[in-house]
Amino acid sequence: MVEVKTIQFDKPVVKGTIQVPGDKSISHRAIMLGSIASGKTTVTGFLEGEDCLRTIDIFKKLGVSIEQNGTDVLIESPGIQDWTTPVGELYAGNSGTTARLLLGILSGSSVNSVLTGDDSLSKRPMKRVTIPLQSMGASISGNDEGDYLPLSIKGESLKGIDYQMQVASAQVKSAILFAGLNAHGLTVVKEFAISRDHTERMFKQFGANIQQDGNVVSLQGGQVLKGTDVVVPGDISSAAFFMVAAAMVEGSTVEFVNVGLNPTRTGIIMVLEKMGAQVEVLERYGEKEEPYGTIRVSNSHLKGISIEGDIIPTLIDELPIIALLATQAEGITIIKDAEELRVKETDRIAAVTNELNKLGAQIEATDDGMIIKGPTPLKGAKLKSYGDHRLGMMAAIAALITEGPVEIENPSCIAISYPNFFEQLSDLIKKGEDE
Ligand SMILES: O=C(O)C1=C[C@@H](OP(=O)(O)O)[C@@H](O)[C@H](O)C1
Ligand SMILES: C=C(OP(=O)(O)O)C(=O)O
Repeated sequence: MVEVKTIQFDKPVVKGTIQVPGDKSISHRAIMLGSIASGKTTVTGFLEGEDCLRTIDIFKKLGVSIEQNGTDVLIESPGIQDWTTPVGELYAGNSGTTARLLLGILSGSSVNSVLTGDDSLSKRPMKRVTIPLQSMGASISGNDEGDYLPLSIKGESLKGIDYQMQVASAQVKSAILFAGLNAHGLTVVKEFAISRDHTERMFKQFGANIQQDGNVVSLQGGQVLKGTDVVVPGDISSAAFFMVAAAMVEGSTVEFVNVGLNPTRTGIIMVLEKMGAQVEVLERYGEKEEPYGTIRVSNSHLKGISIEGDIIPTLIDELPIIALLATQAEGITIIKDAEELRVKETDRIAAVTNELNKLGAQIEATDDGMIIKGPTPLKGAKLKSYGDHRLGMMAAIAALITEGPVEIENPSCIAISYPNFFEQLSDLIKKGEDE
């Protein structure tokens, strides 16, 4: 039976201060690097989302001791050279980041393993990482020339690579950098548009020598990492749902504390400002490692804009919720150069267009994005999540402005990245009612 959650509000306003859960990309990398390094690593602010829990399970199977207690994690590892061959398959669940980064890590390890995933992940392309990894000497095999999970990986001695990226993807860049860490010689990755740089920043935190020069990242192989203490800021991609709620619902203001402000992730702030929402960055810390701070977003008149080019990788996961925002902006919003949306947990161009149009939105899907006409009043309807957490949250936030209830099919997928989403939504609405 399909699980359905019905959401209905009566003229809601969102108000208050929230701390969103830890950043998903940074949480994955903290577990990965803490497991590659030898010695003790602590992680605070870890995201207890299903994707990151899958990453922990995998490293436990490789012989790393990981104790997770809520958002605190203690890792004690013998180091990548002394991992043990896992019993059974390594299951990455729904998580593209887990699968792709692990392909890079496992290729240069000394263990043999089989990586699997759920139905959605088993349809997502892996060749983008297996091709560069194979040219570094990786031994990866599977169906369709290794394009899809399950994939078998035989740990090998790798050699460095000079690689020009074909897609703007931090997962591809990171997989190559992880492999490069355990390879002989120099690895160079050249991007055409800069994608999130959490891997590069965290390599430095673990004592690696890695150079970033504009779009070019390089590192010498054979570096040995040492355990350290990692603090994970709040996930701006999770905050984005309530930023959009605050920007779009009349009378609303929300303050986000301890939220990540890494410039490779803050495209959403630029978009909100350009559309006319009020956005203030109140505090900023941690420039050396991962920048974070406090932001306040308030509602005001919104206008349509064009979103394309180099900004796309800095807001790629926010495009579903930005599409909802655009339905409330005056004029046309054009999203281009975002063909990567077609290979996420679901085809997010098709899914966003289908679902928001059921509410009365006027969105036309294009090959690489969407054209959204606004403002359109939205009505209630039954929406599919497609098992995609970002689609599920988009549907819930839409319910703040629909005339009539929104029913969400399979809402539990939201726990993939934002386990306490509905609690935080209720808190903000309650604060709005109280004021
Ligand atoms: O490296 C990462 O942590 C991520 C990179 C992005 O994917 P791509 O690298 O496929 O663009 C993003 O969509 C994903 O949610 C997380
Ligand atoms: C695309 C996403 O994640 P992943 O690629 O790790 O599954 C996401 O979180 O929106």
